[in-house]
Amino acid sequence: MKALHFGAGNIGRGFIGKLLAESGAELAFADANHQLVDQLNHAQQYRVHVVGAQHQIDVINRIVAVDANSEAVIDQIRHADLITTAVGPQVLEKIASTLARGLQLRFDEPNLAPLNIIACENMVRGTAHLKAAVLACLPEQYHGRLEQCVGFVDSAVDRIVPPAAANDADPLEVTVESFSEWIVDKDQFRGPIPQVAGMELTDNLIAFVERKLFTLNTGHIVTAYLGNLAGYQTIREAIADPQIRQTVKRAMEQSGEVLVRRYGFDRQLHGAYIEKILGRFANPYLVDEIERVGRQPLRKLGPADRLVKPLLGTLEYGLPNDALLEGIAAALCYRNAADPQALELQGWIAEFGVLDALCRATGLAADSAEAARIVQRYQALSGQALS
Ligand SMILES: NC(=O)c1ccc[n+]([C@@H]2O[C@H](COP(=O)([O-])OP(=O)(O)OC[C@H]3O[C@@H](n4cnc5c(N)ncnc54)[C@H](O)[C@@H]3O)[C@@H](O)[C@H]2O)c1
Ligand SMILES: O=P(O)(O)OC[C@@H](O)[C@@H](O)[C@H](O)[C@H](O)CO
Repeated sequence: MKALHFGAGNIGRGFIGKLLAESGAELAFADANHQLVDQLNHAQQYRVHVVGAQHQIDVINRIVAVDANSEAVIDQIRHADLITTAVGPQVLEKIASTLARGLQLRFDEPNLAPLNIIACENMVRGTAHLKAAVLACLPEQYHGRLEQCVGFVDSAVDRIVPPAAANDADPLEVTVESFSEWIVDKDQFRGPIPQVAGMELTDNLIAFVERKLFTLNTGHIVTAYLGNLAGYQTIREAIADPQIRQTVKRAMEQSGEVLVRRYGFDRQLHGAYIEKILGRFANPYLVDEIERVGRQPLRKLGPADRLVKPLLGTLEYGLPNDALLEGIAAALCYRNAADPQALELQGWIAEFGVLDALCRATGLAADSAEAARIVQRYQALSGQALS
């Protein structure tokens, strides 16, 4: 199997690329970072340090890398059996035009062999989003062929992979937690389903995507933003703070109750899932910076993302939501001069006021009770941060 993976970053090297290579795929990474591409090509292998109760080092070899904006990537698309991505939701639209160019040449050849594309991003139905972006770039006469030959397969991906600490001796090494989960929609493939050990199939993907994004990522972001306000640097430090832990747990429980109602999850098992996640945040072997988890606050405040979507669910079912509101208020307080979205958010607050900024970011109505409660908590939290 020929596999092409866009994004040789944390999750690309530490999870998806690793599984593909270990399953015997002929793997090429495509990345926009030239230095990383050169390093991968030079080494043709990298190390994954799996940390947890037991440590192990896995060596991933027989890999190549191509520049994501080169002709070489087009060539890879023409011949691939499986294409995966872990580039960040905001980058999917950028790679869509490259995919469309490669697919057009592939269909012209004609290479009508089945191809499956799986976006492994933290978003609901990321691959469907990528498909829409590819269709927008692909001339209409190829749309039929795309439907016939290309499976766009949605997925849920879970493994905490912080950026590796600067290691001059081995810049390609990544450190990952031992837990991992990659679940894909089995009904969206074209042709035989690729055999990838560790890729699980489901016919109920949306429930798994939401379970992961609106539990782990909801708890993660509340930990990050409350931790930032309290002056912590890492997720582990923040979750060790009993007050933060309590709010984080409550936010996950409030979001979880929506999931239980919506998807019929067993309440007790969901509680155990939350406890396990709290343990993962406290992993003593990982140094996960608040800055990574808190990145791009405008994306995270979006109406379909990990804070607001669960909040909307609590309104739909008439459930408590104070911890989710607290998380959103903490997000509005997030300051990081190195994060363009944090700067933009603070710029909105300075220019238009916090209520307006909140509504722009989240889509909440300015006259809603929730917006008023968030603004009230924002004022209290930002006051505490200044004192
Ligand atoms: N790190 C995690 O713990 C984790 C876990 C689950 C899901 N995810 C998701 O995986 C995705 C990637 O996250 P990450 O932590 O690996 O980020 P990352 O920044 O480490 O990796 C992203 C990679 O994409 C590359 N890239 C950027 N623009 C590109 C382009 N146009 N073409 C090709 N490559 C490009 C970057 O150079 C980088 O190497 C995100 O959607 C994230 O939400 C991350
Ligand atoms: O990748 P983001 O920016 O959407 O979210 C940051 C973290 O919450 C995320 O990367 C988690 O570590 C990951 O989702 C764990 O599976």
